Amino acid sequence: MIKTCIIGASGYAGADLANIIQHHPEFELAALYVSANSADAGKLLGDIHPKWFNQITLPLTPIDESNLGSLANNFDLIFLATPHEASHVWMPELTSGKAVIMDLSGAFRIKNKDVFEQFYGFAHTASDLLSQAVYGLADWHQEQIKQADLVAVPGCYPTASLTALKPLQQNGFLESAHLPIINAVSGVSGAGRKAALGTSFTEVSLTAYGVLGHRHQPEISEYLGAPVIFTPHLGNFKRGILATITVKLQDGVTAEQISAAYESSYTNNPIVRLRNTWPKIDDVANTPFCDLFWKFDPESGYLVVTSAIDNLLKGAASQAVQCANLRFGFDSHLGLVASKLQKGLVN
Ligand SMILES: NC(=O)C1=CN([C@@H]2O[C@H](COP(=O)(O)OP(=O)(O)OC[C@H]3O[C@@H](n4cnc5c(N)ncnc54)[C@H](OP(=O)(O)O)[C@@H]3O)[C@@H](O)[C@H]2O)C=CC1
Ligand SMILES: CC(=O)N[C@@H](CCC(=O)OP(=O)(O)O)C(=O)O
Repeated sequence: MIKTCIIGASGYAGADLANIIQHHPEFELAALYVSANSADAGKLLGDIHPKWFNQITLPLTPIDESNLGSLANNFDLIFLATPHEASHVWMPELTSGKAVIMDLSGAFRIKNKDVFEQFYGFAHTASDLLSQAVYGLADWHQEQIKQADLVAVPGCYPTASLTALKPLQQNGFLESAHLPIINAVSGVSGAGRKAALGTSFTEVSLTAYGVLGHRHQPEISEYLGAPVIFTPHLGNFKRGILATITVKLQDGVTAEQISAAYESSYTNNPIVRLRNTWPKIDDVANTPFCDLFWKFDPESGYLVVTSAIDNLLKGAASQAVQCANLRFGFDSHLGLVASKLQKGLVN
């Protein structure tokens, strides 16, 4: 078994990750960590997330920030489900031993250091690690992920957006004079577990936020290879993302070519489901899937494609497990779906 720990395990993404790892046939859930002064230190994960009461009984251990190197040598695999700043500061030590690191934060996703000051509010100080990190878009970067010792697991909106757009971009269908327009709605769990006024029950009502300035815009553009307009929205539901994306295609592209592009990208992939109706959030919530459906207007050359994911699973925890599976030589979907033919979350 591959000895695994999760740092940031009390949070939403970390807890979902613990559930997947606990049921995984090859990864052993050996320890769970929270910050040194965590209010949840010493509690059992199943006590603070009672969905897993008596199911996940490991305690949440406060991390010893002065001895991170010991984690790097004690574990084969470390998942970081921590704030960007914590991942950034801890990474040099966590990468100093044998452990392979899957970082769910945004601290190592972007290659251009300047982006961090502008979009993340801190200056990046780990240039070498930034250049070594592999972007863990699991359905597209398999070969790089298999070799990586540090994987930067993509953000939730970029996962939904890139899964929809990459087949079009790879086939040269996108018309560069018109930017892809991405409108996406996320459930409130996207903002994490910490209490905040803007995400409290009585305050949340469907609204745009981060307009023309969200940190996922440079992430999507970098890995699409083209600028985009990205507008996130906060919705009054718990989990899931629905992204509706409008693109102008090159003259002459046909509906048949579009279908062929999506099918050749995802036909043998049990995680990305090419749907025959418009996906709903409820179809993917609590699953590791990304569901896609599109419609093309040959008159105007515009395509509308919808992408639906669970922000905490395909947008965070289950994609991190896809990356870990690839890195350790397993099928990408191991421990996530029962088989290539039977599509359902193993829970
Ligand atoms: N929520 C989502 O949809 C997605 C989240 N992500 C990323 O995954 C990471 C985790 O997100 P999420 O689970 O939502 O966040 P939460 O706020 O729910 O959880 C954060 C976790 O990190 C711990 N933590 C907080 N501050 C520190 C610190 N200074 N040092 C160490 N640990 C700390 C928290 O525990 P405690 O304070 O008790 O120590 C908690 O376990 C973030 O980087 C986020 O950006 C990525 C994709 C999607
Ligand atoms: C609803 C909501 O607040 N969502 C988060 C996205 C969470 C996520 O994917 O992202 P990172 O790992 O990049 O933080 C946001 O917009 O900041």
